[in-house]
Amino acid sequence: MKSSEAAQFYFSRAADQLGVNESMRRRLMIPRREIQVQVSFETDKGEVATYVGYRVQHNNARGPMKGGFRYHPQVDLDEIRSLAALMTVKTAVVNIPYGGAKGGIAVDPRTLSLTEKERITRKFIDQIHDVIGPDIDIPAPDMGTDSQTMAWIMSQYNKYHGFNPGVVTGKPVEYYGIPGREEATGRGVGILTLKVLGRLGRKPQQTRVAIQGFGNVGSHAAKYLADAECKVVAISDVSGAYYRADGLDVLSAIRHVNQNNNSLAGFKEAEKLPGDQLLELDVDVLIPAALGGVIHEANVDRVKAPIIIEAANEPVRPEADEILANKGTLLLPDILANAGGVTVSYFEWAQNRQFYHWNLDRVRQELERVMSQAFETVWDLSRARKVSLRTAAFMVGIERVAKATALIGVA
Ligand SMILES: NC(=O)C1=CN([C@@H]2O[C@H](COP(=O)(O)OP(=O)(O)OC[C@H]3O[C@@H](n4cnc5c(N)ncnc54)[C@H](O)[C@@H]3O)[C@@H](O)[C@H]2O)C=CC1
Ligand SMILES: O=C(O)CCC(=O)C(=O)O
Repeated sequence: MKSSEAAQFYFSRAADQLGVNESMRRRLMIPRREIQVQVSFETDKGEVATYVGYRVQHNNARGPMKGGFRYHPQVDLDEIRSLAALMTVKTAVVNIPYGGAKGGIAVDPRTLSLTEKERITRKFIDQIHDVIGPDIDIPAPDMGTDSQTMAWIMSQYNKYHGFNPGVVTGKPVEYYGIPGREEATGRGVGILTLKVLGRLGRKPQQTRVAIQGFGNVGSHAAKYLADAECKVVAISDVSGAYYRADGLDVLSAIRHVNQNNNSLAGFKEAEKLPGDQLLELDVDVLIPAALGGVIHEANVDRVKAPIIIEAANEPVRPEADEILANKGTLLLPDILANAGGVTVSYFEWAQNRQFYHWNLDRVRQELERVMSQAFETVWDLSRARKVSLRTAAFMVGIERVAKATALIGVA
């Protein structure tokens, strides 16, 4: 099943439960616009390098389209299309006034110097500046991009359209960003992991957690859960997995990464395991926080964790999702689990438009409120309708988007 077919599969399952008619299904599934552009820039050696950039604008029934930019060699139109559709449902699940979009460039950012990353980003914005904007489509960080990338996007957009910080979120705090956006996705994952543990009557102190990916999302989720006294026994990144049965010192791992070119390589306070083994550890909670599709038909039988929190987008293939559901694994889906990032992006965007600031305490408090409310709604629906949390989350999101679409009519 292709990536976009996976999103369609979950969508159809929830639409069946809701009794959504065929005409509405087509309106909700077909993206509004798909953009593919050539991005050429001059490398540090003075050569011209050419890559492909994408932006898929999926749906704007509930507001401007919203979603991250990903820089990764595996980016392609099908993946971006699927991630854009997920954003439409995600923003509806947490009930913030947006539609969904996603974009990216098929490039390995580790092969670019800082100045090359700036040039490729500015060239990408040159190609798409007229189809994004604070009332149209608002990019944000995703894999391989960060607050610095967002600052370049704002600056390049402003060259064409005048000063407008609300065109992009996830910016540096010193440049119209908001305190707490960087930690927001991982923090939201942590908040909801504790909620799940609470519902199951499990104590954080007796919970062993493994986290795949130690970038923005994985490292902040690890910190939040370690602060809550969970035992984070395994973490990983592209360099491999690191395991300590008694629990790792997460702050020490973060320090190591900060001093080591963003890599866990050489982290000595843990036993090194082959990367994929992390997914198969005998832990209570598994948090995939890196790539999509990492739990699939071939390895799902070896996944032992009874609880999976999808911090990454689409980490579980639909075939594996079915098998996990049949063996009783509790899975908190991406469109709810990792919605903390877009939620704080919304706070940033709203404040950019008012030139008004919230402090970190207020951001954290509001994040917890929005995430908790979405969690309660999805959890209760899942119990009432005897469907998985994924199906319940899709039902909540699709119902809200369908309602807005019906109210708009055919404009
Ligand atoms: N940054 C954000 O606010 C949001 C991110 N997400 C999703 O979370 C996931 C991670 O995103 P970020 O943390 O922002 O990316 P990032 O680029 O900051 O970090 C990615 C991490 O994954 C690791 N990684 C890559 N391939 C791996 C592999 N094969 N095995 C183990 N680790 C591997 C990298 O080494 C790095 O530690 C993505 O799926 C993204 O779509 C979802 C919502 C918001
Ligand atoms: O913060 C945002 O607007 C987008 C975050 C994102 O790309 C995601 O939730 O997958």
